[in-house]
Amino acid sequence: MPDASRSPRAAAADLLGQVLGEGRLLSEALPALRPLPPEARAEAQRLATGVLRELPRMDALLAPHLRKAPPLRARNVLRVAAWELARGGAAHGVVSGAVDVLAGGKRTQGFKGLANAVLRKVAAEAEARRAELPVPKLPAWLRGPLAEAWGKPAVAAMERAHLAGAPLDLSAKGDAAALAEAVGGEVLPTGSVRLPARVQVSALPGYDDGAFWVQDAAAALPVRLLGDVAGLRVLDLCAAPGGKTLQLAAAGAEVTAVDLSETRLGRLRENLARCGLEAEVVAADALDYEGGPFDAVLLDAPCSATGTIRRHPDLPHARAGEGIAELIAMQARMLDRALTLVRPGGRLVFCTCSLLPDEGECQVEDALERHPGLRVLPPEAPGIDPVWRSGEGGLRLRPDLWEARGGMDGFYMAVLERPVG
Ligand SMILES: C[S@@+](CC[C@H](N)C(=O)[O-])C[C@H]1O[C@@H](n2cnc3c(N)ncnc32)[C@H](O)[C@@H]1O
Repeated sequence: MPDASRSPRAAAADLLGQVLGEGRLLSEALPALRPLPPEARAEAQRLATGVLRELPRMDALLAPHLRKAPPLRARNVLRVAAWELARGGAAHGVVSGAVDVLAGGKRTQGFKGLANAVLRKVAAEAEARRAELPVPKLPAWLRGPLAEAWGKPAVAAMERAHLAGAPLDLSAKGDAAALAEAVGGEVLPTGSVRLPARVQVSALPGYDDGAFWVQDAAAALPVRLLGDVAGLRVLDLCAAPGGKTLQLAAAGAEVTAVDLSETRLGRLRENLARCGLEAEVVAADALDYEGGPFDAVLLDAPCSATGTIRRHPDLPHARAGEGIAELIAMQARMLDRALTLVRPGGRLVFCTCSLLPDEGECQVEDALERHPGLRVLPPEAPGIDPVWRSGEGGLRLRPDLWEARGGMDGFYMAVLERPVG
């Protein structure tokens, strides 16, 4: 009999325990699954991500059949099973799979009977009830500031986008239309190629030859705002894992990619090698790095990553807004530092994958006050909708934009020009 404690369901419950019990992000918890085969790891991640995206809905499916909530581990096994049942999973296999996982743990064995009874009832109604369940709300620490910035209807639209999840967007090394044809995708107005979410990336034609890389359509825009970079010396500050470095190198720029994390730079080097592209790769703190002056600098500063919740639904569960004030202060210091690395008259694109104005619009407003003569240039690139422009001259992207097309990540970006004098 297969060892249920090593099954994807058990591993998914482990991941949920880490996120919900210990406040860890999935990216921090996933390395512990390394002993599992790659398919089991991927399935565990799919199950845990699915549950986190719909956590209150899964609890609502289970609650009518539970007199009191079981301990976290058993609850997480039930949540995984409820999610599978709500997605049309065959009742017998899902229920016995969950019971086997519970049987495999000393502290969960006692919940086998309960799970069997509860999940059979959930199985009978889950698919039908799922459609009526409300869209999960963001936690108060994030909902409050977002409602203040964008209004409650916009936040509700973002929550719908978070529940819908994200399609798969690719950036082409060469011609986007040719890539779209080869992989059966659609070219978006901004030039990215979009496919449905559940496509196995490494099986797509052109993957091994480095014809494309995975990059959300919104994340591909900051580089496009730099226009033609062929032959320019460009600094990519906070570069790893390298989506923007690849774009710059593919467009013919002479790129220097700087990041603090050696581990993440390892992934950047792998991405460059797979795509047959080159860049100078430097492990350094952006605040200390000395080089240039560069014709252009791209600063993709570390941030709350609240724009990526469609793909990382663990974030609102694992975090409670801690550390954001420190990130905001660091972004301002990095922006000031980046301005010293661009030549007078050169351009700096500042961007963050955050939905919070404090990590976007306000950073640029404050930088304009600190640096007399600094200018915001109009954001220009194919496919930009004028309604995305923000008051101070940047671009505000949100997950609820392009709703009919499948949305986009939340992002902020602005093009700044360093004064000549
Ligand atoms: C938003 S991610 C960058 C994503 C990347 N630009 C891309 O497109 O693939 C932010 C990066 O900042 C890096 N980072 C954080 N603090 C840093 C610092 N003080 N100096 C340099 N890099 C830093 C992190 O390691 C992380 O890779």
